[in-house]
Amino acid sequence: MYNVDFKTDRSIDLIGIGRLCIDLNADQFNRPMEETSSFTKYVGGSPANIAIGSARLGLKSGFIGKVSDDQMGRFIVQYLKANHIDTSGISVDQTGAVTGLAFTEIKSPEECSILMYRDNVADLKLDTSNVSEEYIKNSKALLISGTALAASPSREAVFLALDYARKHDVVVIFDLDYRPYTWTSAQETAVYYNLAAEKCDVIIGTREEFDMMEQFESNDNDDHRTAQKWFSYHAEIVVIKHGSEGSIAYTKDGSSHRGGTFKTKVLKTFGAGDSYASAFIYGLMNQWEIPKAMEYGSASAAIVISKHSCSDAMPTTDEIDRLIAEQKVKK
Ligand SMILES: Nc1ncnc2c1ncn2[C@@H]1O[C@H](COP(=O)(O)OP(=O)(O)O)[C@@H](O)[C@H]1O
Ligand SMILES: O=C(O)C[C@@H](O)[C@H](O)C(=O)COP(=O)(O)O
Repeated sequence: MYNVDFKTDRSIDLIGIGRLCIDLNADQFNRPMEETSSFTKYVGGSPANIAIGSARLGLKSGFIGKVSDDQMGRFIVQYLKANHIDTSGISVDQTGAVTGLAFTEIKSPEECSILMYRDNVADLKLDTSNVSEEYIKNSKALLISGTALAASPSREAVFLALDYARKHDVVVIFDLDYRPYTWTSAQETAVYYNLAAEKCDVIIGTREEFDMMEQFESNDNDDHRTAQKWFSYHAEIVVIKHGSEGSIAYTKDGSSHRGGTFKTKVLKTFGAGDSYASAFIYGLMNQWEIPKAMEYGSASAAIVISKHSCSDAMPTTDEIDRLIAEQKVKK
């Protein structure tokens, strides 16, 4: 069994920190964005999606982030509130920054891409004065996402949140969430990702994301070696995702578990990772064994990739339980 200790005397289960954005998902499928004429607006941003997903499953979620002082920022906060997420840790930018936009292109179920508009975005303006030690102290877990490390002052805000979390025995979960266009160089990215990962209890990422972090080492895409590296720091669980091939989770006690996938009618591929993470974290917080938490993650992902949005499509426990009951996971 893994050794991740969620303190029970805390009023919030999970606090996400970082990106609160807007997804504009193409209404016309199977065509390039040049030929797309309309988009539907949803709340987006990987840590926001994960917080929403975990709240749908019944966790008490909160968020530390910064939104623009305009209609988009207010839309995000209203949506989070409507989804029972505590927004007291969200501040409003006063410098004229804007909300980041992610336009999604669905050329085919296998060929999806995201075009991000992220100049002068409010989420990266989060600063250390916006991070409350008291708020973090009252939480069982803190979820960080790599994109918030891409620039100052958000980078320092995340490192401060990490320090508070360590100081108060708050479990730190790192979803790597590597978005190259937010960073200036691959070397800078790897250095900051590695510094943050050293402090985390649970690390979740795709093989490609771990490869980016290992660019100064020669690891040859070896999942086992990746996990061992993080066990020599603070990690107790390392999950490496392999898209439609499933995932593998390692625990510090030397065990590994392969996670399969569920059959689904894929509409688009984005959102898989965020829905997987929210349901996997839900499983951990319920003290489930790793294979059961992974099965929940995979089922949640199968549901979200069959739907149009990421955040709004996050399933309830009933929807996930139904899918698991209908299907045996494919390994
Ligand atoms: N085509 C697919 N069919 C079924 N499940 C999928 C598919 N693609 C991804 N998943 C599920 O979602 C999880 C995360 O997907 P992945 O693409 O690796 O993450 P990300 O979205 O972060 O790149 C996988 O481990 C798997 O369980
Ligand atoms: O993270 C973003 O800013 C965009 C997301 O809201 C988007 O929908 C997405 O890319 C989800 O990412 P994934 O779960 O890693 O596929």
